[in-house]
Amino acid sequence: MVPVKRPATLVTLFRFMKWMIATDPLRALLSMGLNAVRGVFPTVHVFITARIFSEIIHVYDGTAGTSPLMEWIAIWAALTLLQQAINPIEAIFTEQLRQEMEDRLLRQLQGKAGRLRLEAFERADFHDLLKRARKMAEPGQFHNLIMDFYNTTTGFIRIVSIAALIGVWNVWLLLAIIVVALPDSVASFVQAKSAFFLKRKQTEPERIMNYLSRTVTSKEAAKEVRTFGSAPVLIRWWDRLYWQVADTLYRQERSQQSVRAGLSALGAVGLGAGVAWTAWTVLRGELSAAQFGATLFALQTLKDNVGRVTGRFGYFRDKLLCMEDLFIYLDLGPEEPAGGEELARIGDIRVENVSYRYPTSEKDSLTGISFTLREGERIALIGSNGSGKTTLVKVLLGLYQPVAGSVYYGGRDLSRLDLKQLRMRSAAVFQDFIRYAFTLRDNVGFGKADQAGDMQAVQQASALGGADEVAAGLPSGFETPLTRRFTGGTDLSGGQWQRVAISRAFMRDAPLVVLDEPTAALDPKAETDVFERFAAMAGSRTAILVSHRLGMARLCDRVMVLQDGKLAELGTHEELLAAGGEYARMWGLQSQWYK
Ligand SMILES: Nc1ncnc2c1ncn2[C@@H]1O[C@H](COP(=O)(O)OP(=O)(O)OP(=O)(O)O)[C@@H](O)[C@H]1O
Repeated sequence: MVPVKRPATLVTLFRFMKWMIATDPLRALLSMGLNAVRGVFPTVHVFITARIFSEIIHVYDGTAGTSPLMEWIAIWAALTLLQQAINPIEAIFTEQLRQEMEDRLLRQLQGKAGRLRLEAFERADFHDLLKRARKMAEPGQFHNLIMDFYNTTTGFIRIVSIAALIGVWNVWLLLAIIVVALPDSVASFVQAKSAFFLKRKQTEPERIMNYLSRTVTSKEAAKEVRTFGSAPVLIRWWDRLYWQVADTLYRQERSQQSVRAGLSALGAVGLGAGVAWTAWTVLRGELSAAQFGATLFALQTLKDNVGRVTGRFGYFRDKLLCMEDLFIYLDLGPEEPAGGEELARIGDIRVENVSYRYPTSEKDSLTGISFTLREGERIALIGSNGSGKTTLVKVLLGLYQPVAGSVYYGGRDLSRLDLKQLRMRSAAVFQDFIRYAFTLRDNVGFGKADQAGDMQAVQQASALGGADEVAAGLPSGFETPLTRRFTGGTDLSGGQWQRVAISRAFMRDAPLVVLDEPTAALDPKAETDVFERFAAMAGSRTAILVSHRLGMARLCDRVMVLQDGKLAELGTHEELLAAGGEYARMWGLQSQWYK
């Protein structure tokens, strides 16, 4: 899914510039234009300096008056003033542009994650790409990218214009400089690319290292890590990976620096030879003393700029390749379709011969499942661990696309429906629901984002889901942050969190409700409460309840039993007990504990 072939760096550079201009055309063009002007300033300075030298010599040997000299000095002063004036203006435009671009980029990055099909998140190469793409979102990265872009392009303009000036004075000298400077520049270009790809290969080990480090330091893992004494082992693994990555990068740095040192020395020797040769042309009377002085000045400026630009270009190229990852990420598909057929009501849910296989799996997790869930019906989904209950629920909600078969809502194919409308008409509590590090009010309110701040709606949902009792025990009630990471915050027990998650689902008056193991962490009283609320749901609501507690299944209109990804049984509690199949066996097993 993540493309193996990457675009050429030049393509990315043009895309980056196009993207920059699209963000804010006026500021982008002004900022680029002012930077280009800054690029030619040193060459104009060298040229004027040469003219000043020349006029001084004319005044000295009496072949001209002082007026031309004074004119060139005035031009030099005006140019210096202009340069000083442009710098702050350019800096202001560039900073505004940077902020707009950063904001746009982060919005695109996050928006994309929300649009991609969920299957993308199942793949390791996707997570590698995402980690690299998110690098651009780290503080300072984007600022550095723009600075490196301008430093490289301005430096490049500087080099080309000074080289052109030297070429006008002495074309052989220019050719000699190109021959000497080229290997170093090409080496830097090639090395930056190979350094990037080597670093890129370290993405997965780095993700493992981050995971290990988080496990050792996170609050969630602390108790288990201590109880089992696993910290030393995890730290040892982390350390081994750290040195594996560090050693690879060190060896590459060492070999690249040796090559560069050799090429730089060659460049210095070449420059020395160029100077000696220029001096020789002066002695032969082919070049004036003023031009010699100016050529030396131009040579030094050129050398400084080549060194600076090759260094900067290395950084810029590195960032540009990160930007390339970001563009690859933004181009990724498939996305969930926007729009589609309208879904005015949920209707009967018909599942026809549905199979599903996870992208990285060798085997189907669901095979040939067919059934119809009538509108307003409550169905219990039962089955042993790994039998496919959660997968089926995700396929029904359009989160995963079946590899075969179809799901119909009120006779309409789910694959053609407007998923936004389905989401508006459904509510789900998953086993691994999100525990937002925000207030209790937000944690419940996020069940209906546009009403998250509506306290009355939050209180109503909390009364239904049981979060009202949680609020009563908190220091600032609904305004208490549910995390110890922030001041005044607190944490909840597993059962209390579950009430919060259930209340969140109650925020929407959804005609389709999915509860995936909603009571696993609840105490018997709370569990009974949820059962009763579930049972009392309006008859028009379709409900799917995934549970290992068969007592709960009794409250449902029908029970569906999954076995190894296949539909094994479907019927009422009584029918399935009478059939004496898997459900009857499980019921017998569970009820014996209560005898
Ligand atoms: N992300 C995944 N990638 C590959 N295989 C998966 C993934 N998630 C689940 N599976 C596999 O799909 C099958 C069904 O898993 P699923 O989570 O739907 O079972 P379940 O009935 O909900 O289990 P449980 O009762 O333990 O929650 C299992 O064999 C599981 O290993």
